[in-house]
Amino acid sequence: MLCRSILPSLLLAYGSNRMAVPLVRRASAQAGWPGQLCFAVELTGSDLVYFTLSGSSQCPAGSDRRPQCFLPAPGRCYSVCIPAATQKSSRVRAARLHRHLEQKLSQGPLGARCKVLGLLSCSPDRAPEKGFLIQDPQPCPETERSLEELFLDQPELLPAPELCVYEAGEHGELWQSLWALRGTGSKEMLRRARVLAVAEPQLHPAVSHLRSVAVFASLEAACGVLEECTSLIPEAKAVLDLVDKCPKHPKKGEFPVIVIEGLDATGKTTVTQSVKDSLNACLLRSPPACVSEWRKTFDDEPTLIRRAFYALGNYIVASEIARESTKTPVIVDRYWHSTAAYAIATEISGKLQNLPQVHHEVYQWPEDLLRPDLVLLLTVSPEERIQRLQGRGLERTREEVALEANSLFRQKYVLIMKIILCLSVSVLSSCCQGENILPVTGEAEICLLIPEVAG
Ligand SMILES: Nc1ncnc2c1ncn2[C@@H]1O[C@H](COP(=O)(O)OP(=O)(O)OP(=O)(O)O)[C@@H](O)[C@H]1O
Ligand SMILES: Nc1ccn([C@H]2C[C@H](O)[C@@H](COP(=O)(O)O)O2)c(=O)n1
Repeated sequence: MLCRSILPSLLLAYGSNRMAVPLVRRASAQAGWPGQLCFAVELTGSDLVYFTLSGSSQCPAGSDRRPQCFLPAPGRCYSVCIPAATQKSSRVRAARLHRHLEQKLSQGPLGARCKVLGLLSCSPDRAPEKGFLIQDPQPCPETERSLEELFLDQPELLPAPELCVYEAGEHGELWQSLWALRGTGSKEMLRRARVLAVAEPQLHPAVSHLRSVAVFASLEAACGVLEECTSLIPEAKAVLDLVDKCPKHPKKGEFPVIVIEGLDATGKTTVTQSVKDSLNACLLRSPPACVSEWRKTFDDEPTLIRRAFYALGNYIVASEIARESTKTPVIVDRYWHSTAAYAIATEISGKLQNLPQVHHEVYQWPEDLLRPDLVLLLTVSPEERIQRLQGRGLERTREEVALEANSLFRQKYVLIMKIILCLSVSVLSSCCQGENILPVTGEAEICLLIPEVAG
């Protein structure tokens, strides 16, 4: 099968980074840290650069080159990580803090002076921590001061905000100093470590936590996230109330349920409308109309919350599908496939090979979600898609803008979609069938995918 040959085997345990580990754990972690840390920095264009830290001034051959994410002199770099949530209840706050800092770092003179790259720090004993690598090409004391003020202003950066400063040593080697910021201008250096380049690991660091932050395996998992948000986002309570009103295990009726999937502007609205008319079917969409007024709110939230919202939208649609499919055929514009594909493609940066292995649990259909009978994946060439988008001129989500700019993202979306669909189908025919439904301009492909288990 296509996807099996494309995706390499991805296995490798990650090491320990204690950069933002609470102080109580620091002493013991420090004793064992050399060679066990792993940081991944996302360069513009989606390439990832990996580095580790060493307490020793000696370093293994080949590891002393400056990782590409660090600027040559006179440039100076800084980094900060959001501490991994130690309890489930703090993951929402950690995710929102990350989003808040991301916005702050891009604003004002700091944003104008510096370039901010995404950073992920990994440890075997906790979820990866998200953070930022801040590149200051023309080092200016104001940058460090602004960063300190910004991080001190975040009560959630407990027990004390920590800032890493990267500096070149006498022989051109790179050092990281970890500073605990104490307020009123005082700070304490916790350690100084050598920065060492490491080879790209086989497993992308975000893969291990996809299930807990982006692709939820059950209704309960997605509800758990929004329950933690109710005091911060009033709309979360409204969504949960709607979910509560849905039947617990909705079953499909005797009429067929057809899902139409595809990137934006591939023709979903046009095709769903046309199929609806020809089959005299009921047309539904995910997210459903009853939550669409809150979409903007959740689209502005970090991945954890946003994906939980879309996941719950699918469960609400499932109860609508169950009801309508007892009366007529049902056509659904997007469903869980889109929720998973957008989430995985966004979280897993870099090349296609970084995607989780074909049999990874993240591609598995949630056990408690009603399955469709048939899925159509619409694809068009990137050129045709852009032409259609321009012709339409509607407002697009940030994700959709990123999609347009990033052809790798689009390829990932289609590959993930095909993996999800291939894993759950018994019959696959992929061909140009556009003329049977509509006259097609440009290149178009429709994959007909019939799930193995319907019901
Ligand atoms: N088969 C087709 N041939 C040519 N143009 C088409 C075809 N299908 C749709 N279009 C045009 O492409 C544009 C996008 O179509 P449509 O709105 O159906 O896509 P969509 O997948 O629903 O997009 P979105 O998910 O962003 O709402 C529209 O202007 C539509 O008229
Ligand atoms: N079931 C769904 C439907 C939509 N999304 C997300 C993914 C994109 O950001 C955006 C696309 O929606 P559209 O332009 O088709 O309205 O919404 C999702 O995650 N799950």
